[in-house]
Amino acid sequence: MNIGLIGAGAIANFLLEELNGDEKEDLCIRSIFVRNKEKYRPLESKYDVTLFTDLQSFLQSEMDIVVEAANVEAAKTLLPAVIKKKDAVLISIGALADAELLAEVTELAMRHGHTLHLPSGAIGGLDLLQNANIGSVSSVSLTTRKPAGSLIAEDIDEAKVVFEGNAADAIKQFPKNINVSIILSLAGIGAERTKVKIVADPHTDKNIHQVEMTGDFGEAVFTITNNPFPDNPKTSYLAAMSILGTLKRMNRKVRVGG
Ligand SMILES: NC(=O)C1=CN([C@@H]2O[C@H](COP(=O)(O)OP(=O)(O)OC[C@H]3O[C@@H](n4cnc5c(N)ncnc54)[C@H](OP(=O)(O)O)[C@@H]3O)[C@@H](O)[C@H]2O)C=CC1
Ligand SMILES: O=C([O-])CC(=O)C(=O)O
Repeated sequence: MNIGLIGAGAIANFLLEELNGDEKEDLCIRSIFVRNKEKYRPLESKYDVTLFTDLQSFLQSEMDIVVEAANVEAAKTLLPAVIKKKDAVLISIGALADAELLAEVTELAMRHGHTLHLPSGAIGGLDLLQNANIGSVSSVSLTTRKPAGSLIAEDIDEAKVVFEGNAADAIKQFPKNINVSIILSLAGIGAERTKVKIVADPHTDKNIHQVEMTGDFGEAVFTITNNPFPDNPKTSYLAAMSILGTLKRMNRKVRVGG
C-alpha cells in the first residue's frame, strides 16, 4: 500500500522511519504534502519520497491512502478535497468537533466510495465505549495531565487546572493537546456531553489520560501514562503507533476488538 502523508513533524518522522527505513515493509510512504518544501528537502533523499505543496498534484501522485499528521486547521481545510479522491487516516481528530465538517466529510466519503479511518491516538477503550453506547452511557470524562510547558507559557511550581468544561470547548482552546477528547466524543456521547479537565503539571514528563465512563454496562476507569516524543512532548508515542496499527490492521480478514 502506497501512502501519501500530510505533515512532516514528530508523527510523520516516526512513520517515515518505521515504513521507509532500512527494513522493507508492505506499506511505504511515497509522497508528502508540506507547506514549505525547502524546510523538508532532506526527507526526499533520506526516505525516497517526493514533496508536494500543491494538493491536487499530491493527490494525483502514486498513493492508495492519505495519512494526515499535520494539525487541526490543516485537517479542516484539506479533508474535504482529500476524501473526494482517496481513503484517509486522520489523527488531528479535533477537526471533526465541527459538526458541519463532519457531516460534509461523511457525505463526501459516501458519495465517492471512500473511508475515513480515525485511529484511537493517544488513548484506548474506544471499543468498550462504542459497545457500551449500544445501550445507554450516562457519563464520559477525561482528565489529561501533561508537562506544564506543553500547555502554558507561564512558569508554575504546582500542578494547575488550566481547563475544565466539555470536549467541544477543550479542543478550541487546546487544539494541539486534546484531540483525544474528540475521538472519545465520537465514540461515545458527543463533544457537548463529554467532560474534560486539563492539568498542567511541572512535575511530570508523561502525557497522562484518565478516562471514566458509566452506563448500563457498568463503569470503567483507566489511565494511560504515555511516553512523549522527545522532539514534540505534546504528542505521545502511542498516537503515532496507533496510525501504524490502523494501517496494518486495515485489510485483515480476522479482526480483533472493534
Ligand atoms: N488523536 C490523538 O490522539 C493525537 C493527535 N495529535 C495530533 O497529531 C497532529 C500531528 O502531531 P505532531 O506530528 O506531533 O505535530 P508536529 O507539530 O510535530 O508536526 C506538524 C507538521 O504538520 C505540518 N503542517 C502544519 N500545517 C500544515 C499544512 N497546512 N499543510 C501541510 N503540513 C502542515 C507542519 O509543518 P510546518 O513546519 O510547515 O509547520 C509539521 O511538519 C497534531 O494535530 C496533533 O495535535 C497528536 C497526539 C495525539
Ligand atoms: O498525545 C497525547 O497525549 C494527546 C494529544 O496531544 C492530543 O490528543 O492532541
